[in-house]
This record gives sequence, structure tokens and C-alpha cells, in this order.
Amino acid sequence: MTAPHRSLPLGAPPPSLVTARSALFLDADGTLLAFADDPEGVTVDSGLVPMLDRLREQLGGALALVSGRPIASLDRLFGRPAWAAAGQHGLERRGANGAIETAIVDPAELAALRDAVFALASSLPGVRVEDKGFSIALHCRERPERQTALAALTPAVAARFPGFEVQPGSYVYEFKPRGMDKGKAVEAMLRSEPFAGRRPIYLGDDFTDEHAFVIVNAHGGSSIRVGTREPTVAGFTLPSPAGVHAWLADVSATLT
Ligand SMILES: O=P(O)(O)OC[C@H]1O[C@H](O[C@H]2O[C@H](CO)[C@@H](O)[C@H](O)[C@H]2O)[C@H](O)[C@@H](O)[C@@H]1O
Repeated sequence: MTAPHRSLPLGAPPPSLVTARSALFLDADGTLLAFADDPEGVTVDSGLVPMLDRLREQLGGALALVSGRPIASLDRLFGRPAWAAAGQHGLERRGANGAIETAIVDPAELAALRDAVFALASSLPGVRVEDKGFSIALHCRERPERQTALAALTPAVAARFPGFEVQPGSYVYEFKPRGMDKGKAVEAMLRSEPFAGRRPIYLGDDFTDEHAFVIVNAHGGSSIRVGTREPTVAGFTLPSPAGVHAWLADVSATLT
């Protein structure tokens, strides 16, 4: 993935970027949610869900969460099983009409991979395993010094399982089936109602969100990187989840 030449630092997006004809795609961790050591320990700010409900209504339902988390985890956090969502980087997708699509994964290969990933984790004390169903993540936010070992060892494990690949993220290395990423997930959603024909806007913070930025840019939309991670193909930036909440509140006020 190549970042375009940029001579100026990225600026903040104007709230008027989002119109009633936009489709809004929102990453969860690091974008809507501040990071926590334990993936189960994140909190959803009071006021966030009602604000997203309002925005979703203002956009005719064209608002979706796009996350590395399973959809079940998003539903536990946000309590909104009616929202469109892409979970596990698009391996599972829920349309605005509630229809669910899931990837087909070889159960025998997945079971063998799971054993190998747990064995690797047990050799690296302090590394946390998150078994998400189709994908398995090894977390090292609490033990950042484990990052070097994970970066070196996870590709060798993945190489034994041709259907899988390693997706690095923020203090995490995820084993996931090949062939799906957040860009493909957004592309699929843009083919369905009520997203089709709308101008996509995508907010995300991580490497995994760059796939979506590429697709959104190619569709004439806008990509917004949260934080300072570089390089990026995003066109705008916001500093933090708190900055995202404030910006979304301004967007909602602009749309009324
Ligand atoms: O695509 P996202 O919604 O950003 O999800 C990416 C991963 O987020 C979670 O991990 C990240 O957040 C955790 C909680 O703050 C943090 O402990 C971890 O270091 C981060 O990588 C989630 O646990 C993963 O399953 C997602 O893939």
C-alpha cells in the first residue's frame, strides 16, 4: 500500500464533509473507543450510542461499524443489533436489513491453527489470547516488549496454515482467514442498501483501516485517520476518540 505524496500535514475534516447523502463507516477500538489493556475492559462513553443512533437516522440508516472485533462483541458493547456492521475485518457482515453473511472457513485448519496459536502464546507469558471464532488475536499491550517476538514468530506459524495470514494491528497480531479485509468489507456494503450510491466517509486509526481508506478514496469519499500513525492514505485526521466524538456531534448538529 503506497501513501500519496503529501507536502502538508493532514488537517481536521470540516463537519460539512458529511451530508444527508453520505454513508458513514466507523472503526471501533482506537476510533470510537479509547484503548484498554483488556479487550473486554473497554468502556463506551455515555452519550456515544444515542449520538450514533441520531446520526444513523439522519443518514437514512447508512451508518456501519467496521471492526476487527466479532459482531457479537460489538453488540455487547454498543447494544445495537440493528446497526449494520462488519466484524472480524469483514469475515462476518450484517446488512442494514439485518441479514448476516459469514465467511466459509475450513474447520479442521482453524482447529489446528488454534492449537498452534495457543502453544505460541504459552511460550510468551503475558501475551493475551483473544479467540474470536474465525480469527485469533495475540495481544501485547500490557507487555509491549513481547512485540518483537510476536512480529518474528507469528508469520512462521501462519505459514503452516495456507488459508490464514497474520494481520498486525495496535499491539496485536491476528491470525485471520485470507481474502477479506476492511476495504473489501466496505466495498461489499457500498453495493447494498442504504449505502449504495452514497459518498463514503470512513474513520479509523489502525493499519487495518488503511485497506478501507484506499477503497473509500477510490469511491470519491473521504478517509479520516484517528491519531498519528504513519504512513496513511487518509485525507484528514482527528486526534483521538474524544476528538471523534466531538466531531461526530458537530456533524450531527450540521445535519439538522
Ligand atoms: O478494528 P477495530 O474495531 O479497531 O478492532 C481492532 C482490534 O481491537 C481490539 O484490540 C485493540 O483494542 C483493545 C482494547 O482497547 C486493546 O487491548 C488492543 O491492544 C488493541 O489491539 C480487539 O480486541 C481486537 O479483536 C480487534 O481486532
